[in-house]
Amino acid sequence: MSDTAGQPHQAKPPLVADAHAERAGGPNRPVTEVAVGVLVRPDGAFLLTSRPVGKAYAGYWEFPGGKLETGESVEQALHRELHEELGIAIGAVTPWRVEMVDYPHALVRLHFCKVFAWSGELQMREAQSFAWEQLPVQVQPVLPGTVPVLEWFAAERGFADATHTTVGAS
Ligand SMILES: Nc1nc2c([nH]c(=O)n2[C@@H]2O[C@H](COP(=O)(O)OP(=O)(O)OP(=O)(O)O)[C@@H](O)[C@H]2O)c(=O)[nH]1
Repeated sequence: MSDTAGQPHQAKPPLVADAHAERAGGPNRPVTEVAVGVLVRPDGAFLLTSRPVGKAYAGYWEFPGGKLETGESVEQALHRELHEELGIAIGAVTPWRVEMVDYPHALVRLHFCKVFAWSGELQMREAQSFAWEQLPVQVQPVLPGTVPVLEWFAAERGFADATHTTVGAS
């Protein structure tokens, strides 16, 4: 999408949740808590899915997940969301990083968790697309809130090149 007004502001650094983060979009702006699952296969490939039609940033690639419901923990939300969206039952959840992203439509706190074990075949229950990716990722466009995760992977893996293709770049 070429609408720069729709681009989010990303808090920098540190990209962690703290009391100051609530002020990024105004003193009373509510924070939406989001659980995000980074499924990693034994060969190191990670799962990206495209945002379904009808949601903000439809067609952008992200890690699967969604908003916490009232009373849910991040882990509970992740189990529910990945079952709802992908039809899988996930095993242990390993918390990784927390990041605030200030979108025009929402101020979100993303709880990224790695998941190494799951059961069931992947089913795209929201008619999304999916791709198992290595760096650099081949799909585009990548959701702004997803880009830092690719950089964390790059740091972990000693990958020094561009992690993804920027929309509009040749
Ligand atoms: N699932 C997911 N959401 C992300 C990522 N990065 C990121 O900024 N977000 C943002 O986090 C929020 C998650 O909302 P969502 O629409 O996926 O959640 P949901 O499935 O509960 O949505 P719904 O209530 O419309 O059904 C969106 O504002 C989305 O832009 C990511 O990697 N995965």
